[in-house]
Amino acid sequence: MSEATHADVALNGGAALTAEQRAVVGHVSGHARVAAVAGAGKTTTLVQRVLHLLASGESPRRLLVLMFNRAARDDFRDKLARQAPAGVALPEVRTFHSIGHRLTQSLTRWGFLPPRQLLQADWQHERLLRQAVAQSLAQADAETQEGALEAERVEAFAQFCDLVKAEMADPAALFERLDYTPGERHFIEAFAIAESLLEAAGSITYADLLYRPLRCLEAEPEARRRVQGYLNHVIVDEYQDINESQLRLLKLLAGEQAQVMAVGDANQCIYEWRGARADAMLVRFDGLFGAASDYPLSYTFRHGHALALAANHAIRGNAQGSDQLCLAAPGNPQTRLGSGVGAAALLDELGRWQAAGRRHDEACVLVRSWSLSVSVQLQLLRAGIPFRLAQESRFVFRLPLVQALAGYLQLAREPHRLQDPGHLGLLFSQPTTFVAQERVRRLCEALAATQQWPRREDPLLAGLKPGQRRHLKRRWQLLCELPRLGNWPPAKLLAHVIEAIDAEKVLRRSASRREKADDDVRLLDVLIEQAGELANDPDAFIELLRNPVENRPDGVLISTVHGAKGLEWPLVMLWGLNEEDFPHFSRDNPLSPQRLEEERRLYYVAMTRARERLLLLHDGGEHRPSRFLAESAVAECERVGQALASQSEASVSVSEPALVARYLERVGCQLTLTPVPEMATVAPAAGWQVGERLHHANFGAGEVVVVEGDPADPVIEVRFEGAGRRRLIASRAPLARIA
Ligand SMILES: Nc1ncnc2c1ncn2[C@@H]1O[C@H](COP(=O)(O)OP(=O)(O)OP(=O)(O)O)[C@@H](O)[C@H]1O
Repeated sequence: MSEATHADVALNGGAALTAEQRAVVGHVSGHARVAAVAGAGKTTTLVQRVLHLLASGESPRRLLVLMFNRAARDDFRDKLARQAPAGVALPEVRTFHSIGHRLTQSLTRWGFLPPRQLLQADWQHERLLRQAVAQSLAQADAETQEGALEAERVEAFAQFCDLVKAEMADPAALFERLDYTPGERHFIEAFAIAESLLEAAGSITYADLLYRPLRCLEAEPEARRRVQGYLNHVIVDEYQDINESQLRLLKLLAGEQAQVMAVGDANQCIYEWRGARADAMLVRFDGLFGAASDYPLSYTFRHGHALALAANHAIRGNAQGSDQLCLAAPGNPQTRLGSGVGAAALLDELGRWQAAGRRHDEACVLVRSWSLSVSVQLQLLRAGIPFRLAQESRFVFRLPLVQALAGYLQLAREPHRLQDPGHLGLLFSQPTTFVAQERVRRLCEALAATQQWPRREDPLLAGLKPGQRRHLKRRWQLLCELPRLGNWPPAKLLAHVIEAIDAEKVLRRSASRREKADDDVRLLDVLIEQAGELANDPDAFIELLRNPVENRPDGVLISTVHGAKGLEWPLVMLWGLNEEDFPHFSRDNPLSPQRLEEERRLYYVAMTRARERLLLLHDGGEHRPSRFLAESAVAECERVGQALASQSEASVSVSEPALVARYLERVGCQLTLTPVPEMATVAPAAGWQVGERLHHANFGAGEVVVVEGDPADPVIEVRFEGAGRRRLIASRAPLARIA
């Protein structure tokens, strides 16, 4: 295809490929790396690349396109089929797992692998894992065994096994590298046992679809010989997030002959915890495949200048990553940026959205982790706004811990529940008492019938460790106390329950990963906060927690940032921008420089999901606003965006003039920029004077008009140039003094 023909390729809406896109399509020979910002029209470009190769005489059988997941694969297949001339044979578009599946079949047919069946049902897989855990702890005491067989910990073991396979790692080395607690040491041996059990049963897991053929191919030169040499071109999407086993499979399939085109964005690598490597695009590619031609796709077709600029500000704090600028293409919507505090700001935004004639299902609330969504869910429920969850099991009332906490409150209001064995069973199982379920069930039946704690020698308690007995008895004492506390406000009651059962300690002990423990503990905080907002009405709170709502297809979507990969919405509200929540860290789980960079990439992915409106929200609670808010200079970028849209001649003050100037030059626009006046890097909380000038990360420049309250921790009122008057707790706000 000639240059002129590429330029003429009509896209949806009659647009033509950009020069950068055309360069990718027409890449001549050798390996290629395509660095594509979010929303750069990768699919459009790669479809044209495939058509170009076919038109140049390449056989479709010698071409393979590898996509990250099934949804992306289906989208690519559809677009390719629609754009291809009628009757043209098309190449295969596959996911890594489907390639693995087919290789498994071939290797089995050729006799390199013994035949095995994929475990179809989850329960079969779970049963096998439980067996492996039990065998690995055969010598341990009953308490340890029972704790290790709790559903969550078996699930964590399942993830460990998958990760060993995804990373082609030695289980012991992986265990050391990742943040597992000493109570999980049995994972290493249990992995080996699970492998033997799978072999004996003639079964494989989903992860084996890649792991088994890959191990076979790496060990058997003859098997390798039979699968290599067929391909001339392999195109791989989302290259930044592929893991070690996928990478090795790619290397094997490509062999010495195929040209690899890796497409991705180093700044969007968000699956390090699943085996992806942040340096895959930039450093490791050369090591694996040799020299490559580099192509940028710098223009996004998703959002406007303000958001592109804010995203560029946000990601520049990362040392590891690409310094590619994300540029807004000329016809994009003029995305408006805003920031706010608390659920009221979120509800107001949705109200305005609806009043402007827009639909709820055009909006998405993104959270760093599911526990943060709980307050949003409860607020939307109270406000009667329909919503849906990307994972239905995350509905607040379906979380076992939430059901149990509602159950404790309910017992306080309805004492007869002390005679209900089912209700007692719920309260004895969440949070865990580290005792086997069957035994808890028998104990609850006896307690419901007798209302008495069994005597020391009672068979119901036989064989229990002193620690287990203590846990159980303390729980029963709390349950007997609750009916007397029925008039307490729900927040106080919840706090009392949580303290009496030592919930934080129990949750930390029972979770396999520190991050999971943080999430559970955060859930407790969020629930107490929410209970506090409902003041003195325990019944209303119980009812809210037990609300049988279902996903509403016409509702606002709530998703984690990971779940939003590759997606976009007209309105995106990013909730939970608080230090410790996003970036996520805690005392037990501190933020290493590497983890901070991964959190920042996750934030970058989150903000670049919006098309027309992005609202960044911190919850106004005890955690300070996230550093990412300040880093993305939202107010400044919004002002630059507005100045560009109105072609204003006035100067705009920005704190990173070099970055903004570089951006403007790249998009061919002009503005007069003035640097924000000299600022102290960090403003101390105290010592504010009326009349002082300051800079707020979100609201921009302003002047202090009132100082009141505790002089060591004052509340100040500020008149902002662009954001009106605001009252702020000085110690919690992202402020800098203007010298
Ligand atoms: N050169 C172009 N001019 C105008 N619009 C374009 C161009 N290239 C792509 N687009 C538009 O950008 C949008 C996203 O494109 P596409 O579906 O190809 O990208 P994607 O692969 O889904 O997105 P991403 O780049 O985020 O992975 C589509 O609406 C597409 O029509």
